[in-house]
Amino acid sequence: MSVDKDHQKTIKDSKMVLYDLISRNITVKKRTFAALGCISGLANALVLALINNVAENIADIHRENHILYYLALFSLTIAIYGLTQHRLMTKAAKMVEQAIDGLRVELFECVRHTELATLEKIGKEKIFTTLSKELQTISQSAQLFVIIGQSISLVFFTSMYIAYHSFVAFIVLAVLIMLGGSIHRLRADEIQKNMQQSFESENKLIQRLSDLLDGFKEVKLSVPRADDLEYEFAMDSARAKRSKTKTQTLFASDFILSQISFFAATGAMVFIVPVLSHVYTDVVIKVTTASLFLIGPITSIVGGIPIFTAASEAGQNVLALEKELQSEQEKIQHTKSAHAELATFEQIQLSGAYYQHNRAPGEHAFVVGPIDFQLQRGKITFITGGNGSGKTTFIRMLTGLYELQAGKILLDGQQLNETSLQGYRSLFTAVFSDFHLFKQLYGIHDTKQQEIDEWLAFLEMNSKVSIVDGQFSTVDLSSGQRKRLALLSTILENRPVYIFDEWAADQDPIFRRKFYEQVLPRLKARGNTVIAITHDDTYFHLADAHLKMVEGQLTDNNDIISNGVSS
Ligand SMILES: Nc1ncnc2c1ncn2[C@@H]1O[C@H](COP(=O)(O)OP(=O)(O)OP(=O)(O)O)[C@@H](O)[C@H]1O
Repeated sequence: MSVDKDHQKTIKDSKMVLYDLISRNITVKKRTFAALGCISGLANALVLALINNVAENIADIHRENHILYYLALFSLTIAIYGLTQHRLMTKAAKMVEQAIDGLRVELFECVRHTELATLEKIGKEKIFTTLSKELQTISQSAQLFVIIGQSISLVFFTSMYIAYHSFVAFIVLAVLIMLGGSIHRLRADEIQKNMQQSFESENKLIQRLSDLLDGFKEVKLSVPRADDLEYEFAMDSARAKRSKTKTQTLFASDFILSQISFFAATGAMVFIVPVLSHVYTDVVIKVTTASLFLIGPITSIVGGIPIFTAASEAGQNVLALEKELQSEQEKIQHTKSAHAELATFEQIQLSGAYYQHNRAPGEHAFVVGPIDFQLQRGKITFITGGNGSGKTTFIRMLTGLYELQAGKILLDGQQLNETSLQGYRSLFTAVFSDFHLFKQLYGIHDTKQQEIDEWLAFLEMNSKVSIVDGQFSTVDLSSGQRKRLALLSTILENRPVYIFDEWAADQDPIFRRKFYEQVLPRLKARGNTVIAITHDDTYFHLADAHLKMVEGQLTDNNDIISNGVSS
């Protein structure tokens, strides 16, 4: 296929994207839409024909007392137009919103089922922009589809009316319309490129905004940081402005060119058509009026192109994100079909487990493994190690959050596969060092109020928080208190294995002691298994096993402890 054909295909594909997205979850009743569009366009063209006819024969109509008959016909035509147009618009809005509802949930589901590594690669901002702004852009274009469709139908019927009166006038009009259309097509590529650039700039803007909002305190404290951040934001904003202005300028010149072609077409009716063919004055008046009547629909079509193009671009971005997320599609099917939770296990074994992080070009890739490791039910394991030694990566490998690139996980001797992975993950509950505290206790049902109250009191949070209708009454608390609530959520989940990533780091000494000396033993007594990443050497003696991570390699640290040397 030639480059030019490829290019034409890309443009066509980008226009079809919206239709594909909309028709994916719902049946688009093409015939109903086409029929309603035709009736509405025809009724609109009939208004023109009636006016022309009455104006031409006004004296005869008055003499024969037919004015009321024409008035009734005129009113009927307008009523038909109004009703069909209203039906078309409400149907289109309903259809597009229904399609977006489906897409929104589908994308949410894709994100939910995607792997952590894929999510880290795509980035939060892109997902956020696509799920909010891009879907909204498509939604806003709903009425436009109808207006453009109906305008095309009106242009068609009016052209037929012109062709009926003068074929030459029709040909002149068709040539000028096609000329205007091809000018727009020539610029489609440039417009598309600029729109993609503004999408990327807007993603960056969201990233800077998150930096400002998430790091508000740090920004407030440092003027140079705030200045730099503002400078970068202004740069990205200027880039977005440039690509948006370029796009708008292209659209504006398209619009002006279309108006000029339109005026040229109307002028051609009086200057060129009479030269090319023998037409009577009344025909010239009719075709000129008809071509003037086209200004409305042609303006709607040309004016609607920017919104339609933006919606098509948004559709492309939705599809692109979906494709990135759906590289995991097969796994989604597996996870959907096998989400049964596992209630217990005897032994988890990692054999030759290996994971290498993605690396930026020219940078050294961090590797964890190969690791051989055994986790026995009901034991408390501590893991220590320096910053960046690979502890978190190892935990993600162990919990199935990172897919092993080599080696295997054996659950009670059975090797994990994609079908058993989700069940395996459900063995774990965790408070990560970058934990998120959910205000609503998603997925935690059937817990007795007495048990909740007892744990709240045990965690010394009963005077601050209560749980009402499955939600914490407040999460506006200190960071140590928020961590206690995250701990409470995991306790209420009651999963076989507990992961704590430096949980006690921001607790006061008294509660830190309570965590190691009471919480962990209580979990152990309940039959739970605990893995804690910790640097609290005072409590190392409480662990059944103590491992140390060094440069991505896991070693047994029990010998070091027994020799009285802490890590
Ligand atoms: N998302 C990521 N993408 C690429 N590389 C990463 C990513 N996360 C971590 N790494 C690399 O893996 C190394 C180990 O990170 P990891 O978070 O596992 O260490 P850690 O022992 O938990 O550190 P800390 O005690 O500081 O939390 C890091 O030095 C970094 O180079």
